[in-house]
Amino acid sequence: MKLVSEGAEGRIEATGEAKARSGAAPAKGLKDLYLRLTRPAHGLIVQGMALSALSVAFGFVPYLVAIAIAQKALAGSMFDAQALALMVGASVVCAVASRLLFGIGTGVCHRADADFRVNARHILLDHFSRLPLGWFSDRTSSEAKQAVSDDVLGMHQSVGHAPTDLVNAVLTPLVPLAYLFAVDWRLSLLLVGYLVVVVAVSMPFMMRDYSSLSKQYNAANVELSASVVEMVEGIEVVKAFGSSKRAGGRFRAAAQNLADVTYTWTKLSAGPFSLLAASISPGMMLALIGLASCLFVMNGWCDFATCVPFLVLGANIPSGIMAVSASMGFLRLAKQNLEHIAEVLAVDHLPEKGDAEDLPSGGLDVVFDRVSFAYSSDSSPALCDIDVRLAPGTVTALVGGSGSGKTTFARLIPRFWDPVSGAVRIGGKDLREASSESVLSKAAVVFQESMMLGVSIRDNIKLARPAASDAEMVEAAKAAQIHERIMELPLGYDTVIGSSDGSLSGGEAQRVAIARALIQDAPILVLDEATAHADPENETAIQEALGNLVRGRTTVVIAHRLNTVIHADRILVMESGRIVEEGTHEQLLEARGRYAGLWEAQQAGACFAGHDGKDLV
Ligand SMILES: Nc1ncnc2c1ncn2[C@@H]1O[C@H](COP(=O)(O)OP(=O)(O)OP(=O)(O)O)[C@@H](O)[C@H]1O
Repeated sequence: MKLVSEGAEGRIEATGEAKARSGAAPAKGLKDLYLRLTRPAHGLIVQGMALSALSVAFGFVPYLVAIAIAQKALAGSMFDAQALALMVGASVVCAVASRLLFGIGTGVCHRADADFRVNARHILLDHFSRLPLGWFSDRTSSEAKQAVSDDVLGMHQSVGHAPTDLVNAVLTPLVPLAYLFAVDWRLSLLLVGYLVVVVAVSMPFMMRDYSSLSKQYNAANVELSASVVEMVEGIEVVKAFGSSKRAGGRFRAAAQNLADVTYTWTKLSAGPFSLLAASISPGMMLALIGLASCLFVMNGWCDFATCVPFLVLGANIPSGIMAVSASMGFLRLAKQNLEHIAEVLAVDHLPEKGDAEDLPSGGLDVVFDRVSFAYSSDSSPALCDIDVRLAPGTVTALVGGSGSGKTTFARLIPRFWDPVSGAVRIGGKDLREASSESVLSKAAVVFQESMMLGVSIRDNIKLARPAASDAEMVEAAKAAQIHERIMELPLGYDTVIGSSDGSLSGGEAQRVAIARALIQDAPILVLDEATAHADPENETAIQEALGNLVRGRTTVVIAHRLNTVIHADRILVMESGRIVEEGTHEQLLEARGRYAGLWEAQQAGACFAGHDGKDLV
């Protein structure tokens, strides 16, 4: 059983609001995408930035007061007590206000971050809801999880902190510099010139090997994640085969490699970084400004009172450079998250016409009209020129060797993908012309892995038709041979799947999935090796449940064990993406072709294994 958790934001569904928010145009670039994802938060981000700017302005006041007092003292006088008290009081209030405003600005940006997350997740989930279902059936489903969860969280710095931090980092040196230029442009120019030279000299050293090191760092991170996933997902196999040391070895090597790369990077950048930090530290700045002031005063280029603002303000001016460089590191990581979101959003939707109609009601046939399909433009076709009609209410079994195309055939029916050529028609309508909602409501699928949401059994069964009554639900559960087992659970139908009381075996979950398909009451049914993993006890119950489910529906069954489908109305034998034989079990045995060969081989195997050969249909 696969448990799909369903948190408040975890349900994959497209709301009208999400559609409206996401907009139709694809993002042109990362900047556009960032603006689109943060759109509902723009107002708050601007407010946060304005508060940060105000914080800088307020934070500047105490310096102005200190400069005024120092200059007055140098001139041999002093403000009267009242004025002095007022100035000092204003300094204290402004210093406190500055910190408060910055804090409030950061808080506002965190609120913006919450809005951004909701919007980004709506956009992603809306996008997912329109992607081909086939996209989710392989490794890409973990990409979906990464985008919705990790990448959105990873962008926290870019929304929750960067706007206020960057405004602060830029204005903290700019405001005093503007003031200093007004005081004495020559000293100011010297100050700025020094900073430019220091940054220009140290930057190339700091950025040396940056791109190759960051590639190595990313690759080491990916390898570490892969080894963790391998160890966690394959833990049963790994332990059963006593190879936990080997699997642990890959993890240890990956962890060591990441540590080595991190150390190398730190070692290479530590020197230039420390040099830059020392060159622009407050102590160094004070010493250099003191020296320059002495030179200027001794040469008569200005008086000492003019130098006072430089001595008071100059030491802190470069602090913005360090703040910007720290912020940039976080922003680079956020950019990687944004790039991954962009990749996911770049996956094409299944086209759906604005005037797409619903499929007709009643018993429906399924027609493959010269259908060919390939998973990508450079892979060989998984289906070639399939031309077949499945009559309403009949059971068709797909058999054939591994990789012959059975799953691909079955999954084109609920439109997991569109054919490359030809058409799949249900009730005479090309699926590309039909609304995706009606296709999914008319074609129910029971997979070998039953997807269960982390909600009550009741909600799991009613998932396909939430309006179904409890009586209908119980009837479906009884037909699916699972009612009695559910009633044994302490909370019955209210038991939450995955909770301590709600753990179901694979076979039991399979029967809940069958009850769900019964509730859906779709005229078309796809059974994807539905008994593949059932134990003997469950298999009988599942077969009985499936017998109730297929009755009267146009059914396609993928079967590996031929003895489960001997009563199918028609058996299609597939090989290399083509239908190579078709007929009933008896007809195919008489024809003595591939099916007969497969049958004989399986019978010999079943006798050997003592298998009793139960019918699925
Ligand atoms: N998601 C995918 N991406 C790329 N190729 C795929 C994908 N799924 C299947 N294929 C390829 O398409 C071909 C048909 O595969 P398909 O799964 O339909 O066969 P199958 O008969 O169901 O096999 P099995 O019995 O082993 O499940 C194979 O060559 C397979 O490697």
